Amino acid sequence: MPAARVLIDGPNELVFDYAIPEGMDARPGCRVKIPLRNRASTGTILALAKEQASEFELREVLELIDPDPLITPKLMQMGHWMADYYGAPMELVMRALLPEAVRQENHSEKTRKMVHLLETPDEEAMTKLSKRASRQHLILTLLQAAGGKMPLSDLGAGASASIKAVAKHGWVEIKDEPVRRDPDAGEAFLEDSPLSLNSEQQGAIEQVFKEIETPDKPMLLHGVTGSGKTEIYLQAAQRCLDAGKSVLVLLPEIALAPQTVQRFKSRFASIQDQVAVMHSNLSQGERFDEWHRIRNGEAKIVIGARSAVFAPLTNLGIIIVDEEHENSYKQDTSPRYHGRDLAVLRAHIENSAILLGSATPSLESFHNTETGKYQLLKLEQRADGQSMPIIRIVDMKIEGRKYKGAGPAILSDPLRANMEKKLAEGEQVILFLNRRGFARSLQCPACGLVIECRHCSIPLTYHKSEERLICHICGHQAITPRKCPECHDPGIRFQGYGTEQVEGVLQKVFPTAKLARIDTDTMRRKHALRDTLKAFRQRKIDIIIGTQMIAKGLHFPNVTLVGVLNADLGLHVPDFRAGERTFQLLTQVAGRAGRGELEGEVIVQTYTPHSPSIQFARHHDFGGYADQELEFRRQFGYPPYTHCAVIGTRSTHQRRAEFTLQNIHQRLKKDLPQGMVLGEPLPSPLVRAHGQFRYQLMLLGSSARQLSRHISNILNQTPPPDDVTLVFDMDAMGF
Ligand SMILES: Nc1ncnc2c1ncn2[C@@H]1O[C@H](COP(=O)(O)OP(=O)(O)OP(=O)(O)O)[C@@H](O)[C@H]1O
Ligand SMILES: [Zn+2]
Ligand SMILES: [Zn+2]
Repeated sequence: MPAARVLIDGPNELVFDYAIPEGMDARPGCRVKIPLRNRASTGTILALAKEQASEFELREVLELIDPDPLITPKLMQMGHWMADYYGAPMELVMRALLPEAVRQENHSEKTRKMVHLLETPDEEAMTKLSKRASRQHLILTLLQAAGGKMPLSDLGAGASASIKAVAKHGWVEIKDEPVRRDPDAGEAFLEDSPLSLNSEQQGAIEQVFKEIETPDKPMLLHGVTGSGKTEIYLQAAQRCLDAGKSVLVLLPEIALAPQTVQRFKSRFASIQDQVAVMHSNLSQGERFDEWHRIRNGEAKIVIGARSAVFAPLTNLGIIIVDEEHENSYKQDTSPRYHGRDLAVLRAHIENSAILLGSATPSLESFHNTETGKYQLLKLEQRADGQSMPIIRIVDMKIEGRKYKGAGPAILSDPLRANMEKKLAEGEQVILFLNRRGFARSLQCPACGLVIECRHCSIPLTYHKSEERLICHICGHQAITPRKCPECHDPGIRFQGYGTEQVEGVLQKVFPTAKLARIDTDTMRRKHALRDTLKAFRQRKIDIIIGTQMIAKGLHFPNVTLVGVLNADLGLHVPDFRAGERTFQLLTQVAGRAGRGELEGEVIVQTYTPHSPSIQFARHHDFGGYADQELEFRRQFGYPPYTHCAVIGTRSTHQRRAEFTLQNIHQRLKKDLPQGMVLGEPLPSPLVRAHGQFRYQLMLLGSSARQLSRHISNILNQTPPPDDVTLVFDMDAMGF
């Protein structure tokens, strides 16, 4: 008898095998009733086994809940590909394909009682009713006016006896009806209409239309910041809807892209019911409703973060991946998929067009345009003729000398002077610093001790408002010591500054300016980001100081100055993509300036003014940057010329993590296929996190398939000890 592996509903996510009774058409993705201990429970079939492992008898599936799998066959096909490519168990893949909110019965449809008018008594009866039973008369009149049905609750709490009476006459009937839990209920979106495109945009959209008609090759839209890529997305989406096709839009972190979501909602305000937005703030009930609205074809445009790549749309016309270079498209738990790469695969499976867009394309995608795998669409001008901002570099080594030993100020003289000027002219300023908190670390000048987290190998960050030291990896908190815990020197002091300290400095330097700080500490409240950005738009705020939360996608015409306080953060990390990331971040942040009538300026503070990522960003030269970086990658055999996989071990026992990885290394080495390069097993750059020691090794290979199969084979033959966790990250984006 065939068997089914079932993921049981409930908080524990148990997985058990059950026998499939004769004649039951059970398939993966179907939900089933099964016996669990001595009662019936529900679950989802993850996979089928042809032969039952017959050592002991399996209990049988009781009933098939869905005659057809909830997962479309095309998504199932993508699931099998993922399991193979990312070396992930099918069980985990199925969990990604079918969100928990959909699998678990208890979030099922929300309903409400509706009163339906079946027939209206004739005029004579109505007159009688109005005299004898005015309430009944009123109910019938209200129902008539409302077009024949109304929610029971709207008829008032006191009406129940009268409703019963009119129901008894057969005039009305009460029925349960599903209601949609609308995450945006109460929000109004003003409809806006398509812009007439400039000639560059026109050229791009024609190609996009062609692809929607007959999909051929993935498109990479490389458009400088402010070039109007979003308008292309909107008109492409419109074209699909007109052709009766559906649209999938992926954004990197949807909570951080309120403006982009807003623009889609405004453009499609007249068909609001057909737009579904999937983001992490949805309740399980809202998720359930949105998923079913997509599955049954009501929602035709889906906007969401990486997991929306599994949205069960059918008849896809186009998949749009905005900011395709963003790392947050990579899932950091198994299956460790890349949302953009799956989008390309899905478009292929569904025979739909695919459009990747960015002002700073990933070298992977850009390289694909050079080899002819993708086609390149370019927007080189800002949309309404604004010029690109002027970028000035301030060498903080030279600035520092002015202050003789006191260390350079957080705001260099040129930045401060420029801010004064802009504020005096009533313009707005954005300052960017990718580190939150007050001070990066606390160090003893006498013995050199840096206070570290006791669970992670990083310094604790000082947060002034909480008067605490906080770990940015695990959240561990500690009291701020007054003297060195090691040598008791009282001179222990703060090093490095974060956004909280900058805010304090700004208050002193610009006492009359209105400030807002945007980082994960200040933006905890739901809608905090949206509200702050709205206040900024209304010019109730003069200066924003923020982390990467403000780096992309924001459009504020009155911002004429962007300051990057420390461009070197992130440049000196052990990752071959460090330079690429710095280039992207600088270009994106700089792109927030001068997006209106007024010209924009950018001031970049750095200790390494000559590093290529800073110089090319300064000249808005993506092509130049890509050429030299690709040359470096080619010489060293790094992606995009190869695929890069990382294998990691994690354990609370340092030696066991290390030993397990050495063992795997030996086996990988033994019959290493041609063309693969195996790195040494080493401590991870972050050697300890959450109390776990971490070791890793890197493998490079020109064939992705071969690479992931070789690794999966070895890992399957080498199960780790119980206290060691294995991590296999195919196409790893971080180390
Ligand atoms: N054809 C057009 N005519 C006039 N204005 C336009 C046109 N296309 C776009 N715009 C406007 O130009 C501004 C910038 O466009 P948009 O935000 O779409 O650029 P983007 O390429 O997405 O930028 P970024 O990569 O920085 O997010 C917006 O205010 C948009 O409304
Ligand atoms: Zn000390
Ligand atoms: Zn920690």
